[in-house]
Amino acid sequence: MTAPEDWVSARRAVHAAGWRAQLAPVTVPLAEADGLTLATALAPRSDLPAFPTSSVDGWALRGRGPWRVTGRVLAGSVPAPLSGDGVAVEIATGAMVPEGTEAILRVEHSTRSGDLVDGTPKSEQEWRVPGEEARAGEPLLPAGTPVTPAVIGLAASCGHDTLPVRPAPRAAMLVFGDELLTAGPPADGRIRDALGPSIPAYLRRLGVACEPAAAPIKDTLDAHVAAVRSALESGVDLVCTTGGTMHGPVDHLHPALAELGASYVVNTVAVRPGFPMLVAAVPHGGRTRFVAGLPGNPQSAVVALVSLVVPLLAGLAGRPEPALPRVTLGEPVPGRGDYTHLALVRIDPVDGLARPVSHVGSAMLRGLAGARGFAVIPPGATGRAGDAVELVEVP
Ligand SMILES: Nc1nc2c(c(=O)[nH]1)N[C@H]1C(S)=C(S)[C@@H](COP(=O)(O)OP(=O)(O)OC[C@H]3O[C@@H](n4cnc5c(N)ncnc54)[C@H](O)[C@@H]3O)O[C@H]1N2
Ligand code: MOO
Repeated sequence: MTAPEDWVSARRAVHAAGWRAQLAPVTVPLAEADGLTLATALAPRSDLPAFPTSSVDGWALRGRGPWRVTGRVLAGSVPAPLSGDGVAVEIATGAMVPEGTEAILRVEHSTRSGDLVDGTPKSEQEWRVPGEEARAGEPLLPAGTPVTPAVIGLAASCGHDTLPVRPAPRAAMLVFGDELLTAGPPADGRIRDALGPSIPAYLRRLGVACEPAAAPIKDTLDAHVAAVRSALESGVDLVCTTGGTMHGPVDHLHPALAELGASYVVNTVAVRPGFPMLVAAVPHGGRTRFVAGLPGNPQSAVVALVSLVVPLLAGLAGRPEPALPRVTLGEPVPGRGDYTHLALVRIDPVDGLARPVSHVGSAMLRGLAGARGFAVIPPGATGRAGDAVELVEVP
């Protein structure tokens, strides 16, 4: 058996492998870009704003008052210049400021009698100058930025109709284990498949297109090889499997990977729970695809998902390695010797501190269902109340 890899370097290794196999960019309409990743830097097509733009409803003025009203400029049109001193045009918020404007007087600060308007404009400028927010061509967001509704809005205001993005990775889910039931209560030595319905749901939250798992794959080497091969042939970038990562009598994942010509990116990680996790690269159809082997114990499978699959997906999408937020522990959390301990915690809504949850055995999902994420206790360390530690969030 191979020596388990340090958790931090395992995450770095899978991210780097994903990065080398980045998905080819595609161009999509803005409305279809949410959740994808910018493939190039986002830059405005014009200055922002593109023209001097009034910030208020009021009067554009030239010279000294009172001013004679000569017209009106609404948003969406190009106004004539203010032609002489002592003139005003009525102006709407968002309208282009006429050339020659020296001040804008807010409507609520003005008095009007007949065709004359008077008042004292504020000393600060009441319009936005071209390029105040950004210059044409100025990089605003780098390639690798996740597209959010805010990014879509910014791209639209920059004048883009489409965006070059890395597409959503596609995944297939395979569940191994003859003991698994897909309906009804556990009994007679058989248990419910908890991962076939949940792992694809996590993957979808991570922006991955993934169908729910079909029936569990039979516990034979031939069935494992055939299932992984047919998933790869369906064109997915990633095959997630659960179970069979150890070396028991019906654990066939490692021999199946050997038969498929896969090479390990990471094979077992020094983390508790979940250490038998792995990611392997499989050359298929002229490019690298990946198999993520998640352990069969359900909480361990989720640990493997957040430990390895999340950074792999970031790499495939051309995103940086995920940075982990920090939380402050409200209670001690033991370390796990030479291994990293991923300890399920909830965030106390009253004091904001991270506190361990109960029912956290690797075969259990009860603790996970009420937790925000896993507090990271590094090898050799112990978490004390008051310590700031990294948090791996549950998607
Ligand atoms: N001799 C040793 N045995 C085991 C060790 C070890 O160090 N030495 N490690 C244990 C640990 S830790 C884990 S984790 C598991 C990993 O095992 P596999 O990935 O090979 O998974 P299986 O043996 O197939 O299943 C383990 C366990 O999980 C249940 N399971 C599997 N799939 C599902 C599912 N979809 N939904 C719910 N539960 C599932 C399965 O019934 C087993 O109880 O190995 C330990 N053994
Ligand atoms: O490490 Mo196993 O993955 O504890 O359940």
